[in-house]
Amino acid sequence: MTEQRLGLAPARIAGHLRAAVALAVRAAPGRTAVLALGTLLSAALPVAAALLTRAVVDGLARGATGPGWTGAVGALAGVGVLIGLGPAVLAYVRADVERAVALLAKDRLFRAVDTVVGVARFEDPDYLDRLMLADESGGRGPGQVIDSAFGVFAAALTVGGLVASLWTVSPVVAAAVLLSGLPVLAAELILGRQRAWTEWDISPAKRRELFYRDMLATEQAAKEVRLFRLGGFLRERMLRERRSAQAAEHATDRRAMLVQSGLATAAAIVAGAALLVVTAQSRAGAHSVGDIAMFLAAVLGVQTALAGAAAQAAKAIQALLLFDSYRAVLADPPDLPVPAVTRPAPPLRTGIELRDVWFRYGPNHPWVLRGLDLTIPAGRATALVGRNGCGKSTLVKLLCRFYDPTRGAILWDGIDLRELDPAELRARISAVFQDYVNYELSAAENIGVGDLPALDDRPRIHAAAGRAGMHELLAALPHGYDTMLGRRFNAPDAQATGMDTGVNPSGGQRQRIAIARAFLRDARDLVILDEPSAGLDAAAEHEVHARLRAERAGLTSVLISHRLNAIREADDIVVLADGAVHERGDHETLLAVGGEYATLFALQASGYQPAGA
Ligand SMILES: Nc1ncnc2c1ncn2[C@@H]1O[C@H](COP(=O)(O)OP(=O)(O)OP(=O)(O)O)[C@@H](O)[C@H]1O
Repeated sequence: MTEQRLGLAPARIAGHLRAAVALAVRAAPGRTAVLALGTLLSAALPVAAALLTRAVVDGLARGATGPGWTGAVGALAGVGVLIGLGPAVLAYVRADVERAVALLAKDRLFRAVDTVVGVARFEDPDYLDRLMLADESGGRGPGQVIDSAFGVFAAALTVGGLVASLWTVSPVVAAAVLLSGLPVLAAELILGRQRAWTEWDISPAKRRELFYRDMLATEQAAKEVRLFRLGGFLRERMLRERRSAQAAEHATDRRAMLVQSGLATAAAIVAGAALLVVTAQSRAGAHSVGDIAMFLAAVLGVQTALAGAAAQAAKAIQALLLFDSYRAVLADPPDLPVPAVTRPAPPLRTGIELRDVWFRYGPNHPWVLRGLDLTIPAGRATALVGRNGCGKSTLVKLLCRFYDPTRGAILWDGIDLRELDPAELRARISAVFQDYVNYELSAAENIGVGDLPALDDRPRIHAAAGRAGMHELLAALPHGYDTMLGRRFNAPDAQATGMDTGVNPSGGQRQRIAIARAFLRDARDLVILDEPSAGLDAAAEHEVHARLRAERAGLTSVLISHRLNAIREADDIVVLADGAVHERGDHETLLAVGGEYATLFALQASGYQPAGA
């Protein structure tokens, strides 16, 4: 990844911690409090166990049998029960908090993604990598951050308590045991950071792996993959990405294993030496048997707690660094500038003017539009014509403000699009894009998403389908308009009915459904049809075009088609070439000029003549 790696400045970590705690408190206040209290309680238990062990063993040595001693035994047994129960109960609460946090985090993440105004961000690999990490870490990150932070705090309490108990036996030994644990802590912190970096570094490989996986296992690619025998090729590419990700993970794990085993050995040597010192001292009568018993419990406890703290700290660092991508996506600056106070997008009265528009998809991309001047008059049909790649669809994307012109301006009744609220602007537009979407939803929903308030308005949906010539066909499906369009998922009642009710519409039928979706958005000011007839048969094309003409009457429309016959009745035909308007006029005028349009039209018309005519 080209972007800077995640940072570890203390202020940033503190900020992430605050954000994670706030998220958990928001998502599950009661359960977070239970988790915090439970964690603290579980931290105190090993200390209590060590102290009670000393009391019980010393009592035994003294031959005590009174209520005090019996109480200590009972308390020790109780602590034992709590130590046994604690992990399972805490794990249950923790998982519950994590689920609640993951849900809220996902909601916030995709709300943030929804605020992206244009589409360029979805073509930026760095953003997509960050989004993938954010989605992954948003699911488990905040919960882990909280959990690990609590864990570190609890382990620190345990260590503090046990070291204090050890201190009463031998201050030197207590200090030695504590010091032997500190390198483990430092090493785990570094390892945690390295793990986070590894995840960061391998995210492009993971995304590519997902792409190959999709190619191998989705219906869209299945035909070509089989015909071209691409299975082995794609599988190898997928595994190559997996191997490279695994190699990075393996290197990190190996480093962790070496560091951890070295440090664990050192800690064990220190504990052994301490044991020698204390047993030697006790032979000299310096310590009671209870001291020795507590010492053993405390040394074990300190080492376990330190190892636990170290592991938790490593997890916390890793989770915090991944949480960084989550917060980065949430804090991303706007991709396209939108003023704090936007101007209302009025109904289109005069038209849209593209004034000296220059556009390229990025600084390293070639210019697509080069000083384009064009007026799209209100209430008229304007057709865009031109060779592949001349910028027709690009112009449409600029009209919807999916991108801003690199230079120049687009004016909606004289108002720069950049001054309008993008949502309001888009509410005034209806469109069938060249790469329209096939939703894996029911037939009714496939049309209804064109105008969400009408999602359940069956009469309107039926009418829109009828205008696109699809009503009879959709009504006759196994579950009518509730039939799933697509066979990737079973219908919700598939198991009960034993019927796989999803259907796969043909290409042309899908295109008509996209047209119906656009028809549902009637009463819009601007209708854009980018290649609306590409997949239609001749009869369907004629029918849809007749309807489109009727639909377009009085509306402002922009129509793109390579079938010049389909757009010959447009009020204005604009031929684009070299990023600018090359010719403009109605069909008759352009034929009379004898330029590019006339040439293309003659070429297409000749294809319909009988041979030799
Ligand atoms: N998202 C994008 N990122 C980078 N370049 C792009 C992008 N979309 C289109 N282009 C490039 O911009 C140029 C114009 O593409 P555009 O889709 O606007 O052409 P078009 O006139 O609609 O072509 P066609 O007739 O083939 O549909 C092409 O060179 C294309 O490669």
